[in-house]
Amino acid sequence: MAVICVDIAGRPYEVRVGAGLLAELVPNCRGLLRKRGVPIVTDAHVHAAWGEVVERSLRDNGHEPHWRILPAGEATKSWDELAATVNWLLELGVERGDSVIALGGGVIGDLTGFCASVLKRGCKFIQVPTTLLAQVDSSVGGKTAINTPAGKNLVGAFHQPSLVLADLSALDTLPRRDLLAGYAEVVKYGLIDDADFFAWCDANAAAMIDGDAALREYAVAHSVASKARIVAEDEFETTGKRALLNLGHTFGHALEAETGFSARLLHGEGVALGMVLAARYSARKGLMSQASAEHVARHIGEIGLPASLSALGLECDGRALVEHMLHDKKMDAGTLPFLLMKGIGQTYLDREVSLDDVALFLDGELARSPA
Ligand SMILES: NC(=O)c1ccc[n+]([C@@H]2O[C@H](COP(=O)([O-])OP(=O)(O)OC[C@H]3O[C@@H](n4cnc5c(N)ncnc54)[C@H](O)[C@@H]3O)[C@@H](O)[C@H]2O)c1
Ligand SMILES: O=C(O)C(=O)C[C@@H](O)[C@H](O)[C@H](O)COP(=O)(O)O
Ligand SMILES: [Zn+2]
Repeated sequence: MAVICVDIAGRPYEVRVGAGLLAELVPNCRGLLRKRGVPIVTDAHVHAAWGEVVERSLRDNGHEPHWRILPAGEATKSWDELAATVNWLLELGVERGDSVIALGGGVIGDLTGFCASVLKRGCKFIQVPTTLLAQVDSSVGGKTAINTPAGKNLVGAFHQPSLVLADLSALDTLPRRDLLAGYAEVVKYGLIDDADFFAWCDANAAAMIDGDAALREYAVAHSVASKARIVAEDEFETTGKRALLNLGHTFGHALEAETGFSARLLHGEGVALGMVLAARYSARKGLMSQASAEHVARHIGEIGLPASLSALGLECDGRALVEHMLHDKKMDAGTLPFLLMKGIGQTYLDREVSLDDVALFLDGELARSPA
């Protein structure tokens, strides 16, 4: 098992990465479950696959699980589910010192974490991520949120978990499409500031996706360590450092909005395509070589993620996508800083990007024939 410490000032917590952690949930929670009743928020798919294993660990250790089983999918990150779940926690009598367990992917983690942040002005929560995406990204760092009609993650809070338990066995039941979507956030760490890790991804991603256990453990632990390092430096995204984790997201969130936050485009798929667009836009501006940008596009496409905007079949123009971007949380006094690349592993925040130029670039990408 790998243990990574997220060193947030004064409130450090552990991320444990290994196989079999769900079956040993209670011993791994190390005293955080202080009452007999334990609230667990999950979704229907995860409950079907792992509910029994978790229930057994709780009952064998003298606990009674209180399940809240939500519909799977992005639509669950909503005002309605937030209100209903907070009311449910209040009815259960959850106190500030109690821990709520978030068992699932990023949707469950983001919603449950947000509930925990507002319940009695903040109670504890434990992230038990069951998707690759949640294990390498969303369970770590304390961003929690719901979506609103205006856009993605527009209402939320920074609220760190007390513990993260990433059971690699959970990935065995994850559909391939969701594994691939999670991989986008893995390779993101290479593109941000770690060219050696991008080279590792080039060499090993296919075998990792196909199930090689050692490669999966390395990919998850390395990604968590990268995220922990960045978050420890800039917990609240104020210095520009944490914003690097948003590589591909300004494009990606706009595409998610344009496709109605539906299963047509998963978050990780939007990020993958967003990173290709960020690379190509960087090349268009002469920041990065065309060859490096196409290397990024090839890597994303060959693994099975979307690498072409025209292939999405959108019926909008570049301007419409830019309109979505105006809701981006990085907007600052009317300008939108963009994550661009000077090369693979050399991402930086560019404050001089013209949205008119981005719209023109997107028009070109919408018309480009898929490779
Ligand atoms: N807070 C953050 O820092 C952060 C970071 C990245 C992404 N996110 C958010 O995370 C969300 C995406 O997360 P996701 O990709 O995990 O999606 P998800 O939570 O929707 O899970 C994907 C699918 O896999 C199913 N599933 C989960 N675990 C399973 C398992 N072990 N076996 C079988 N099925 C399983 C789910 O039911 C769902 O159908 C988005 O809302 C995104 O905005 C947040
Ligand atoms: O943890 C972060 O910081 C990230 O940006 C990680 C992203 O992968 C994640 O999708 C995050 O929720 C996006 O943040 P947002 O602030 O753009 O909503
Ligand atoms: Zn993301």
